[in-house]
Amino acid sequence: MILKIEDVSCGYGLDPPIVSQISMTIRSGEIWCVLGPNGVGKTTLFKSVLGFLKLKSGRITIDGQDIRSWTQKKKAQVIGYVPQAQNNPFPFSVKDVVLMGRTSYLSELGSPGKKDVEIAERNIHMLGIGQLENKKYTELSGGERQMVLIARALTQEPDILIMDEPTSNLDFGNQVKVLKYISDLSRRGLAILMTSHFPDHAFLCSSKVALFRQHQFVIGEADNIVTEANLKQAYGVNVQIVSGTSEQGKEIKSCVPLLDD
Ligand SMILES: Nc1ncnc2c1ncn2[C@@H]1O[C@H](COP(=O)(O)OP(=O)(O)OP(=O)(O)O)[C@@H](O)[C@H]1O
Repeated sequence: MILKIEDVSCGYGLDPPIVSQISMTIRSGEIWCVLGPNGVGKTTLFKSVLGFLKLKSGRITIDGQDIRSWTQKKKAQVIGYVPQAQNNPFPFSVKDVVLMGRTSYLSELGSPGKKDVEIAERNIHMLGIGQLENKKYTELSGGERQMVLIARALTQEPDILIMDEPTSNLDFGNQVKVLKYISDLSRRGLAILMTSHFPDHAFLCSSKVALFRQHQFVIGEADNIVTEANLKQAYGVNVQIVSGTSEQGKEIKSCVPLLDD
């Protein structure tokens, strides 16, 4: 599976584009981490890929097919989306929210069958949120909601997973767990496109990176893009990239912010 974002410009209404002429090719098994300061257009790009926003120019294809011609149902069977944790006004149970991931597989008046329930429960348990299954979504903490939304997207059994800040609201342990799931999912063949406010996440997932700077972006392997100079340009702060070797002999890298000028 190849998702191609070709020369895409996107934004809102008649206003000038927020993101201009971006091109990315995302293949099965790859993790792409989109980095950049607040308000630079990361979510806008994702909304455009998902078809929530009309492109101003360019095109988006999956295996050569322009996805503008796809129905929402077909798109939902191929692309799973984890939005930033939301408030849901309806007090659905966690199990029901996760089961909603099966909607695109049901007929118009159909209800989920045994297989749908099994898939939902498998994901609930894989993400370690079994104890929340019968709780109301509206009564969960922000981090718990985030885990439920990830389980719902996995229940779509997509080929591509688009995740908008999947680790926001999560405690340190759950952040690491989610990054590990993301790496596992990519090894199972999913293509993953995610945003993060932590450049370290790109190192941890050995990912490809699109780093947005105001009206510009740089794209490539994490090692080449997550550099002190690029981070300074994007975020206006000084950082030092430090590297070492883990106990298992793996090279590890991290961005350390420098608080002095
Ligand atoms: N519905 C909208 N109509 C008009 N402008 C919008 C709309 N939604 C967002 N914007 C503007 O688009 C720009 C990019 O917003 P976007 O949410 O894509 O940024 P982001 O990089 O995802 O930010 P963050 O890291 O803070 O989540 C911002 O200037 C924002 O004000």
